[in-house]
Amino acid sequence: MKDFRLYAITGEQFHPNRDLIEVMEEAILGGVDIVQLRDKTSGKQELLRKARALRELTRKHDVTFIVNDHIDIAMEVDADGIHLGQGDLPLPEARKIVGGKIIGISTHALQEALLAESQGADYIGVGPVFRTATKADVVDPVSVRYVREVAQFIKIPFVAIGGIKLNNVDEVIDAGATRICAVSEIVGSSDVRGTCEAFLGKLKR
Ligand SMILES: Cc1ncc(COP(=O)(O)OP(=O)(O)O)c(N)n1
Ligand SMILES: Cc1nc(C(=O)O)sc1CCOP(=O)(O)O
Ligand SMILES: [Mg+2]
Repeated sequence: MKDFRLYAITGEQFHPNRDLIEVMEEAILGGVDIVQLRDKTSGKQELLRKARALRELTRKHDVTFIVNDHIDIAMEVDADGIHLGQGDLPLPEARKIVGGKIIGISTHALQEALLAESQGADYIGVGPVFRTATKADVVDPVSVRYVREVAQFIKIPFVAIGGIKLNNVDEVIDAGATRICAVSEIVGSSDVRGTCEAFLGKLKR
């Protein structure tokens, strides 16, 4: 997969008065390399509509597009990949369906990270680093200690996620993260583009 530094996930509850595509385009203009469609409430038809619109947007800007959870939607819109959690379809089975598309796997402990790496994940999510209200069924924060462990033992790309804000990202970078993912801090910002640029400024230092 193309390398990346800043990964933005959709979260429409954080911008109730703004259009999804407009917000994600601002994030892309701010330098986001990957956009993930994550939507826990829409039905399949609505999801498909959003996925098609985001696929068109990400193609226009040559940005990677990942669909969370729904392999069928990812295949239908020709997304670049899929993100799967520990409770989703196991990676080997997902690989049979998606072929060479990107597979990202959520991990919350080194054992999960090592397994995902050995099974051929293209990247892993590492979190939740801090407490977050964005994900209802999230596990307890893993802290920057887990980021440090992954930086030491895992060779595939990893992205830190969970409660990451402009005012705590330095801690995550100091622990060894070179790729950051955020939902609320990016899409809930009154200056989406500026927030992305500020994250990237910190990642480049
Ligand atoms: C980049 C990234 N990392 C982790 C997650 C969380 O995925 P999952 O554990 O499947 O939980 P849900 O997002 O489905 O609630 C993610 N989506 N993206
Ligand atoms: C979707 C998701 N997955 C997590 C994990 O740890 O796997 S934390 C999370 C929510 C991240 O949202 P915010 O940036 O608003 O805290
Ligand atoms: Mg999931």
